[in-house]
Amino acid sequence: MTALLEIDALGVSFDQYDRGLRRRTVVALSGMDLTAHRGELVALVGASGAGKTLLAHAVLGMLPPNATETGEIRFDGRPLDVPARRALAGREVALLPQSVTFLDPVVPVGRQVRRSAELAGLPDPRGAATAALATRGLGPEVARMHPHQLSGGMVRRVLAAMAMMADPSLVLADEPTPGLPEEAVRAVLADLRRTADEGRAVVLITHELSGALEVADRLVICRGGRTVDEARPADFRGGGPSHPYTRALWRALPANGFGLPEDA
Ligand SMILES: Nc1ncnc2c1ncn2[C@@H]1O[C@H](COP(=O)(O)OP(=O)(O)OP(=O)(O)O)[C@@H](O)[C@H]1O
Ligand code: NI
Repeated sequence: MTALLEIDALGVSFDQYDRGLRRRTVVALSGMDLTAHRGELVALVGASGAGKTLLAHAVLGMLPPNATETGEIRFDGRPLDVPARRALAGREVALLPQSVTFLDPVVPVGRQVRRSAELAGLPDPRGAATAALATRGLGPEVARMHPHQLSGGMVRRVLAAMAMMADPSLVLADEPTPGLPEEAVRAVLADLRRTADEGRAVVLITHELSGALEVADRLVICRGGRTVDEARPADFRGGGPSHPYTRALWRALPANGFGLPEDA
């Protein structure tokens, strides 16, 4: 079956001008490969700066104007140019953003969720917003709150309500768990697993290998702007993964009793 999302040798570089107004090119991505099928949860794992967010932004057609892209992104077998990606974004393709700054600090939560429902073209945005919050255990009192009044876990649930509003078939979740208490981390990961089990393709962007190993069907490991390995959770049992970088990430897990790779 054709993968819903196919990213083939994605490269991204940025044109920058230094003080002498000399142009230089900074290569950020140089060979990212990733596929995700319907019903599948794929974890994109890599350290900070590896290029995970850029990959998500490329899929949504959100790269800044000074970015140059190479490679190909296909959706349901069809190559997507930037306008086609923007047409899918917020509808067929949803981003669960990395940052809470995605929410407007001065607008009540309910109104922001309603706005997503309007953008998704739903006939009753107000009702849809209330229902989306309610299914995530957030009542009308939360709708009246401002973002700073929410806990980290509640913010994630509000962002999820907004991202899922249009019933997307592909969900890109960018670092949805850092800073959350253990229980909230579990809830977010379980929610993403359920999202995939309902028939959507989910890409979980994370630098936390342990969480990825619990819920992912497949892991794509990236480093320095390129994909270096692909593995399944089963590959991490027994002697562990064979690729040296994946192995270093795995050995750094507290459960394995080893230090961070830098300490070695
Ligand atoms: N607009 C930009 N101009 C120049 N370089 C950029 C730009 N945006 C990102 N980069 C660079 O691209 C690289 C990848 O960034 P990206 O945000 O995708 O990393 P990441 O894997 O998401 O990291 P993190 O885990 O910290 O979120 C970084 O080295 C970053 O500095
Ligand atoms: Ni990021």
